[in-house]
Amino acid sequence: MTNSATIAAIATPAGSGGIGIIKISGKDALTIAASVFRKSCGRTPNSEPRTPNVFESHRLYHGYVVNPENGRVLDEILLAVMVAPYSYTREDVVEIHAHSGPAVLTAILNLVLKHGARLADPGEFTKRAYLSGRIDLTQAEAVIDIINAKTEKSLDIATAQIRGNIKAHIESVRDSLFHILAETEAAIDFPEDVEETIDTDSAVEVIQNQVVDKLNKLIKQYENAHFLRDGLKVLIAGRPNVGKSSLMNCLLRKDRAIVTPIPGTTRDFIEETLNIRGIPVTITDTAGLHETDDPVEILGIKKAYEYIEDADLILFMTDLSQPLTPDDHEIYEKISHKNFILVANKADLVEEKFEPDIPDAWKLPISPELRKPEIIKTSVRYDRGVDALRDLIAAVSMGGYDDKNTIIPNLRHKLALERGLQAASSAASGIQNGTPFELISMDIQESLDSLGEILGITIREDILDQIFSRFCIGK
Ligand SMILES: Nc1nc2c(c(=O)[nH]1)N(C=O)[C@@H](CNc1ccc(C(=O)N[C@@H](CCC(=O)O)C(=O)O)cc1)CN2
Ligand SMILES: Nc1nc2c(ncn2[C@@H]2O[C@H](COP(=O)(O)OP(=O)(O)OP(=O)(O)O)[C@@H](O)[C@H]2O)c(=O)[nH]1
Ligand SMILES: [Mg+2]
Repeated sequence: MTNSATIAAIATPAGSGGIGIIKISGKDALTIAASVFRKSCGRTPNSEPRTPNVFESHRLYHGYVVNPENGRVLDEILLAVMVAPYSYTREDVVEIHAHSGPAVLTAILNLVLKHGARLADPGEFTKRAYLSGRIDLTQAEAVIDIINAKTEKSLDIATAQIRGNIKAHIESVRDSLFHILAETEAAIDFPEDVEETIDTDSAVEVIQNQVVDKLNKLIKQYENAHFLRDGLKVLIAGRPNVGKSSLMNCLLRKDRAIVTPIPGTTRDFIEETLNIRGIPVTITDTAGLHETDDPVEILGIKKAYEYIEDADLILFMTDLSQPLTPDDHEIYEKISHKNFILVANKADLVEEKFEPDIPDAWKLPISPELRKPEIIKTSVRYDRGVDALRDLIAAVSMGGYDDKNTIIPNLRHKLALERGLQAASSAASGIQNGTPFELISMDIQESLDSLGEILGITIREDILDQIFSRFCIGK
């Protein structure tokens, strides 16, 4: 790390704001700061340059950024100094806290670059924090998740991850594997003492309890709850004119989609993100699904059916004021294999007590503990029943989620967990079947490597680049 370049970038978002920060990290950070910084001296920055020869770590200096070539003052600033290794990157870090505006920040950055820094790549500060060993890969990924988090729940997951919860779990599983590996290696080295070096029953038990079960649990938690980090894909489907676009607008609390009494109003997809009870949701309004000869509608309907496959939850909308039609039945056939909620709309047009004739298969199973209704009756036009629908969307999707468990692997983790699980299971059955210890040892090693990938212990350079390329510059 010590001989890598000194990097610099604007760390705050583009545009005007309160303050903007330029970050510098690397062995020349302090020298560069000394060249362009003048400590304040009364109100005249360039009369008497009082740049400290030695910056004290973790201090904030008030002063000016001055171009030493011509004495031009670029801005009045605060300078933060963090001397290695007590910094984000474990290198010398200097932050210039300036006024925020595109011109002033670019001018300061250019001056810093002229004095020997190079522009940082996206995510390069965090990559250095990872390469220096200050954080593992799951913690680096959590930095992006924090930046991208749109709801409080997503943020909770990311902050738990940055504090190392996934890291701790994976490390404990790996410890168990190392233990078994040591025993199998001993059994390989001293085949005559196998009885003494390895107790096969207890080895199988350890793999089952300490590895297989724990990995299965993490994979399940991904499946049950990854929507909390990646977003829940909700699709509104139904025949024309039942009120799909009206529902979309009502959930968004704004007039986003065009609503008219004319069936076939929505032709294309309308996708928006919103927060439903803390769940980040991507909601899609689609063209009304029905038999038609209209070529534009046919295209929209074809796309809607493709979208159904991709959705996590379907809001299947019908019109309470009319009997079910063949189109409704056709739609049911297309969505019945997915998670769906029946939303019976236009309740204002029928008596309060009206019981619609809806097939049982279209209803949600009653679950007393969640007090889930079987269907939702709405009058979207008058914003009735929509709040209950929000509750039901949350209840249905959070069904498998354990609230106390904020460990939610991402897709990359899950794929590595699956590989680790497979290798560990193969080791366990190998031990039971008397497979040679050489092969068992290879399985355990493979499991260790797959889990090590999650933490970034064993990982390919291209995967690292892929992860850090998701960052913005200055992070
Ligand atoms: N101004 C500023 N704010 C920021 C950051 C930053 O780099 N600069 N961060 C950037 O993401 C985040 C905070 N994360 C940080 C994590 C570790 C260290 C750090 O210096 N760690 C050292 C020393 C710890 C100590 O002295 O207590 C270490 O762990 O060795 C700094 C920031 C969010 N806010
Ligand atoms: N009475 C009543 N009318 C409603 C309700 N919801 C929507 N409507 C009306 O039904 C008509 C159709 O609404 P839209 O939201 O455009 O229906 P859609 O399902 O998106 O229709 P397409 O895009 O054509 O498939 C509009 O005139 C709405 O004002 C409701 O709860 N009650
Ligand atoms: Mg519509």
